[in-house]
Amino acid sequence: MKANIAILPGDGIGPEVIAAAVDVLADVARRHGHEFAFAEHAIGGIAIDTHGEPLPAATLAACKAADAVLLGAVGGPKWSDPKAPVRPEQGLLALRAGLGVYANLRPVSVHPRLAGLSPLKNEKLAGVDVLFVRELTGGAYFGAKTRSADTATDETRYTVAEIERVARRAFELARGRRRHVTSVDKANVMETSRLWRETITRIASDYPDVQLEHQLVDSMAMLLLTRPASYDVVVTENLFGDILTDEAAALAGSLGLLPSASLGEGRVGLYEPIHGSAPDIAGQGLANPLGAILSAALLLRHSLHLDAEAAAVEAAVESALASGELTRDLGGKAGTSDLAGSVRAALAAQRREAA
Ligand SMILES: NC(=O)c1ccc[n+]([C@@H]2O[C@H](COP(=O)([O-])OP(=O)(O)OC[C@H]3O[C@@H](n4cnc5c(N)ncnc54)[C@H](O)[C@@H]3O)[C@@H](O)[C@H]2O)c1
Ligand SMILES: CC(C)[C@H](C(=O)O)[C@@H](O)C(=O)O
Ligand SMILES: [Mg+2]
Repeated sequence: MKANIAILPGDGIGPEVIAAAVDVLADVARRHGHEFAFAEHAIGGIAIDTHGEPLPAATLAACKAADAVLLGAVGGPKWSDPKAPVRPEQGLLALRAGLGVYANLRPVSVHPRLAGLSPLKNEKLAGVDVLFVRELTGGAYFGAKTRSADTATDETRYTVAEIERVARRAFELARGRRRHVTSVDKANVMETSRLWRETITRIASDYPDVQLEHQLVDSMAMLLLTRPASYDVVVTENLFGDILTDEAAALAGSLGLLPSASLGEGRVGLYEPIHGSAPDIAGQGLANPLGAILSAALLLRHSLHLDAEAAAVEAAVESALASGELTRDLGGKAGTSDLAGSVRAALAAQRREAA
C-alpha cells in the first residue's frame, strides 16, 4: 500500500527516537512491498525558534492531509520560562485538538526480562496488561485560563458528548480484550466527575457483556501499585490519564518504553511515545527508542490497518528486549542506535525465517 506519514520529531530526544522509528517503518515498507513517504514538519520549541509559533499552519495542514502522524516530543528548558508568551506544549495540544483525536490509547505491559527494573515486587507484575484510554481533547487542558497578579484559574469542563464518545471507544476496545472497564474520576468532589460517572454508567448499558467498575482517582493511584494485574481497560479524563500513565510506566520499568495512539472520528491518527523530550539525556544518543518504535507499530495497526506488519514490529521489540543490548534506562549500556539496530535485526531475522 501507499501511505503518506507526517513526521514531527520535535525537541530534545524527539528527533533521536523518531529517526529510529522511521528506520523501522522504512524496513517494514521495503520488506512487505509498501510505499511509505515520510515528510518532516516543525512542532514545539524548534518551531517557535524557526517559525515563531509552536504549531505552524503548514504543519497542521500537512498532518490533516497525511494518512498518519508520528511525533517525538516537545518542550525543554530553553522554552520553559513561566513568563514565556508561547510554549512548545501549546503546539502539541493544538495538534491534538486540530486532528480531533479525543481518545489516547496507552497500553502498558511488563516484559519478563524487565520486571527487576520496576520498584514493585515481581509477583505483583505477573499478568499486567492494562490499556489506558485517556480523554485527550477536553478537561482542564482546554478550559479557560485566567491569571491576575495573585490568582490563577484553569477551568475543567466536560460535555456529555465528549464523555460519551470516549466511553464508547473504551467499551469497544474492552470487547476485544478481557471485557472489563475501570472508569476513574473524582466524583466525590468534582462536578465534571459526577457528569463523567453518570454518562459512563448510562453508556455501559449498551455494553452488557462488559463489566464496569468506578474508582476514585486517588485510590486508583494506590491500587495501580498494589494490584496492577487486575485492570483491563482504564478510561479516564485528560489530566488524570496523564498522571496515571506516567505512574504506570514504573510498572513496565521505564517511561521510554510506552507508546500511544490518539484516535478520533477523523481519518488521521496521531502516534507518539508517552515520554517527553528528556532534556537530561538529549543529544547523547542514550534515549530508549522503543516507545517511539512501538508507537510506529500502533500506527501500522490503527491507521494503515497493517495488522501483520504491526505484530511483526512488536515481536521484533520483544526479541530485542529478550536478548539484545539494552539502553541505560533499562539497566544496559547500549545507545539508541544499538537498541534500534537489535529491533531491525530481529525484523530481518523474522523475514528470513518466514522465507
Ligand atoms: N508528548 C510530549 O511531547 C511530552 C510528554 C511529556 C513531557 N513533555 C515535555 O518534556 C519536557 C521534559 O519533561 P520531563 O522531564 O518532566 O519528562 P520526560 O518524560 O521528558 O523525562 C522524565 C524522565 O524520564 C527519562 N526518559 C524519558 N524518556 C526517555 C527515553 N525515551 N529513554 C530514556 N529515558 C527517558 C528522562 O531522561 C527523565 O529522567 C517538558 O518540557 C515537558 O513539557 C513532552
Ligand atoms: C507535554 C504535555 C502537554 C503532554 C500532556 O500532558 O498531555 C505530555 O505530558 C503527554 O503525556 O503527552
Ligand atoms: Mg504526560
